[in-house]
Amino acid sequence: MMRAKLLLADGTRLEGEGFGAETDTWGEVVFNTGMTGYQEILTDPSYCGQIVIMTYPLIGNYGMNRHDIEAQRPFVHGLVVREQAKGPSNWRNEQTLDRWLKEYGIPGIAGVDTRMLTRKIRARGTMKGILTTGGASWETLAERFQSHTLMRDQVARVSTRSIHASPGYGPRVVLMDFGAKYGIQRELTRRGCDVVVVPWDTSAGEIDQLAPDGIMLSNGPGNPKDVPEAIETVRRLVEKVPLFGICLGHQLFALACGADTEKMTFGHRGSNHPVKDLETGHTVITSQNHGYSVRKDSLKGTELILTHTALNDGTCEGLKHRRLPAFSVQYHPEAAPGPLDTGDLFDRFIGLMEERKQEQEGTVHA
Ligand SMILES: NC(=O)CC[C@H](N)C(=O)O
Repeated sequence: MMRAKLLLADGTRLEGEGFGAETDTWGEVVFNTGMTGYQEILTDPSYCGQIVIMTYPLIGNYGMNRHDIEAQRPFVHGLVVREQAKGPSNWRNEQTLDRWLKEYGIPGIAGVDTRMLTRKIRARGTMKGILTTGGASWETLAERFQSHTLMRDQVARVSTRSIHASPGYGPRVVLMDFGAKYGIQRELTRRGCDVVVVPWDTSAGEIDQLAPDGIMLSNGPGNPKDVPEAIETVRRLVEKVPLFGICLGHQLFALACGADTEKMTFGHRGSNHPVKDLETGHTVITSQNHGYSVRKDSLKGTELILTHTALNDGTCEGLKHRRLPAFSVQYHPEAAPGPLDTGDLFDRFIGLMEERKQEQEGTVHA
């Protein structure tokens, strides 16, 4: 049996059973409370640079398949579980979690007290960690720990390298890919949108030339302030066409409109986060994965209106522009994994694009 070690910034040392690839990794250690959806979580590019603890105690029980992926390959750095299911059973199962992780060079540790780890992170905040399945001693690990700094260029690592299209009969949406989950494109495409996916650093001028009816800002890893070029691009685009931002996209929209973001202690990661829609008074259950949030007190003096808040901690979960057809949410309406309570936001976006088209046509014919 392969042994594994996990060392955290606060000195916590845990030994367990290694699985996945035989290697070393480091990253920001975060936890996800989803009971299912580990395959979508592992392939969500927003986890680039992070080691994920799954709080649900049995992971891998329905195996892995070719369909439930949210990106072409995983960018997550490591996985921590209480128990790894070695004999998955499901009609869609194609291979074990262990084999899948090996294929992508990602190490995992099992048999550790994930509840204790989660409580620690809840109290002290997320922290740097280093994980090895390669047999390194604690001393070597501690040395390697010092030499690693947390990543800051994740968006450039995970974004598409070239423009590609998924044609449709509906409005043309330029999807700025900061590490987009497939789910976002899937939701747009199944509503007929003509989607053009562009790299994260595509300029406003280049995007203009694609004649978009709307701009979709995707989710993505890291601190939104690490991609100032994108904030500038959003600032220019928001004046021109309807815009919808999700997660990192929401944070970039807020920064572009003059608001501020901050790092949260341990963030929100899971499939059951209650959010209050301040306009309808309804509570929706949402899928989330974020470690930064828009500061509510920074909205003053901007043209942004707070539309959603998290019921657990009151943080900002949604915004809209006072004057322009632009809005954003911190949670994931595309779910994958998670509840589909808020998929209608994609319809709202399409509605804004159609309204604008009609207005423009009205002006032409008048
Ligand atoms: N899923 C996301 O887009 C996450 C946004 C950002 N990286 C955060 O952690 O807050």
